[in-house]
Amino acid sequence: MESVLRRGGAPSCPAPSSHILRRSFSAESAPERKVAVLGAAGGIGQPLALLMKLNPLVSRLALYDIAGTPGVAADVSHINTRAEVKGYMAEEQLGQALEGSDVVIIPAGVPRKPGMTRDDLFNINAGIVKSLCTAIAKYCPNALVNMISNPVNSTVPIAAEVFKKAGTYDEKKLFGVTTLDVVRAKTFYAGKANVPVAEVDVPVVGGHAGITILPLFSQATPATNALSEDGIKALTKRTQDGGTEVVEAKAGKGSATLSMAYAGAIFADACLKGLNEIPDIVECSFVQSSITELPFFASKVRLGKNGVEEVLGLGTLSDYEKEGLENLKPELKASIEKGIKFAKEN
Ligand SMILES: NC(=O)C1=CN([C@@H]2O[C@H](COP(=O)(O)OP(=O)(O)OC[C@H]3O[C@@H](n4cnc5c(N)ncnc54)[C@H](O)[C@@H]3O)[C@@H](O)[C@H]2O)C=CC1
Ligand SMILES: O=C([O-])CC(=O)C(=O)O
Repeated sequence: MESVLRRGGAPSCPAPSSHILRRSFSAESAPERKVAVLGAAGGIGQPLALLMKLNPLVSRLALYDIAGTPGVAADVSHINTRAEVKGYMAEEQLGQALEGSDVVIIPAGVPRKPGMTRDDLFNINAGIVKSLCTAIAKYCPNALVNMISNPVNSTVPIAAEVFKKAGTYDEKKLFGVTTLDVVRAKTFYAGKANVPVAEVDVPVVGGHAGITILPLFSQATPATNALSEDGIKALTKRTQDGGTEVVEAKAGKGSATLSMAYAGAIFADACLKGLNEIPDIVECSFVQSSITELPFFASKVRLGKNGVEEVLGLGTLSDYEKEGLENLKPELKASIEKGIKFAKEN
């Protein structure tokens, strides 16, 4: 996606007419790829199922949830695109849903209500993620896992521990989806810098909660002098609070679903392109990392046929960003350790 935006094109995903896709494969000649969505009947799951059905790189789409998937699958399956859609409901069908998957996307779990932090979701979502990852280790240990369920700063370390215990862990194949932070940073920056949003790129690093979300506006392109120091601080805060902005606007009816489905579809599309060996696919993601002293960190990642091909460094940071980086480390470290501890003890 980023490579598309750098060339000034419109987002390539999920529009089937993407010039990138046209250049590389027709829908018919693209390799067979199975994508599973776990939590497919939820607020994110349903529009994400729709967007994945529109993606010509997907040949099979498995929609799994504890309830409601027959209806979602029947509905989405009538769309006249390549992917063959099947719905799977309840735990006894989880294995079938996962078997043969190349990419597993996990938006299963409870969302926030006003006044809650993402960490307040830990008690419920940690167990859900643990049991789903146990099944992934059994039924599709080689799949790329796109973790959406919050708190991402903890659920990704939980997944890593589950896979380690099962002996299937491959750090190249586990991703925390932080694309929505990038989507927001791009939108908010374009509005303030008065540049065409389709041309904007902004890396967002760190984690996916509050101050752990660190947009690097000093590296934003196209560059602008339209932003004062205070303007950048305000943009940073809005990006960090983007999720809360939606939670409050929805007033008890959940958190971001439509923009998250869009972001999740962009990230899954990037994973599929990487698997299909399309060059120069770079997205920000929360992955195992050695670019800071923390074991997991979000930064730009180059995607390839095995998942992560390269974790890219942070580049040059402004003083404000350097300060933000130091400030986020204690919280991010604690969230990572909380996830690891949970997985080890449960
Ligand atoms: N990474 C990110 O940027 C974002 C993450 N999220 C997170 O995504 C998660 C889902 O959010 P929504 O879709 O709005 O929630 P939702 O409540 O609308 O949907 C969640 C779905 O998960 C299903 N589910 C629960 N337990 C399950 C299990 N064991 N196996 C399979 N499915 C199960 C539910 O039946 C439901 O259909 C939340 O944790 C939320 O915080 C939300 C927005 C952005
Ligand atoms: O804020 C939330 O709870 C959901 C989320 O992660 C986001 O929208 O970034």
